[in-house]
Amino acid sequence: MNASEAPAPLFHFRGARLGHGRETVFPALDLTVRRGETVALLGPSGSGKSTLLAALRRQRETLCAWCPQEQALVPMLSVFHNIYMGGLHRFGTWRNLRALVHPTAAQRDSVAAVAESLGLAEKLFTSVDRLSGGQAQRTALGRALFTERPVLLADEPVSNLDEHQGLALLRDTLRRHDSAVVAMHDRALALACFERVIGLRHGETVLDAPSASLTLDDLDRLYLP
Ligand SMILES: Nc1ncnc2c1ncn2[C@@H]1O[C@H](COP(=O)(O)OP(=O)(O)OP(=O)(O)O)[C@@H](O)[C@H]1O
Repeated sequence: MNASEAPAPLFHFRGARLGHGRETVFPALDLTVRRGETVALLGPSGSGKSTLLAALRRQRETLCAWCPQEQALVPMLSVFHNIYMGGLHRFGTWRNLRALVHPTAAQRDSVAAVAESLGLAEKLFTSVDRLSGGQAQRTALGRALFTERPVLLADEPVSNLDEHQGLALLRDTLRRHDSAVVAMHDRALALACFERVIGLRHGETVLDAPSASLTLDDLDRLYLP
């Protein structure tokens, strides 16, 4: 494929400074992610993964299903309500209020289908403060899925799940989006599920390669002191 045939950039930074207020995390970031790509973001704690994800979201907010690390679920509300909240933008205020207080069968079914795909069918009307860490994490993933947006941006979305469940849910979630950038620490999962791996260290991109060309040892080197 020559440059003129490549899909248009979905995200693009050229010499961008990214940070928090006056604190700079990336002094001069160069990065392009194209539509259709699935990208794993790896790097030691504090290397800038969450900072970069937030900046990607700001570039294309209306296209992005967002699954942040801190989850921000409403603990006193049920799995149903928390997942439904991912879709608030799709409907009008009145319909949303009714759905949250007294959902129709169709509204219940559409959320139940997402919950079921995440193994949460039994917990649909359990409040989030009564879930395990992994169940809460799956609820946050459900809320992102219910946005029905094509680009997944997720920050360690399966870190509380066991290896097998994490792999299955991540694969299923990626299948439901046409592009994705996902921050994670699990190197094997990154190689198994994503086409491209970007490695960060101290606010710099120190690795950017197709996952098929990488080994676990290559990724381990990102974490050396
Ligand atoms: N809200 C904030 N205000 C100020 N500085 C912040 C804020 N959030 C993160 N930082 C700083 O930005 C830098 C990068 O943090 P970031 O959360 O992006 O790293 P990370 O790679 O996602 O880490 P982790 O793997 O621990 O989640 C760190 O030095 C951190 O202290």
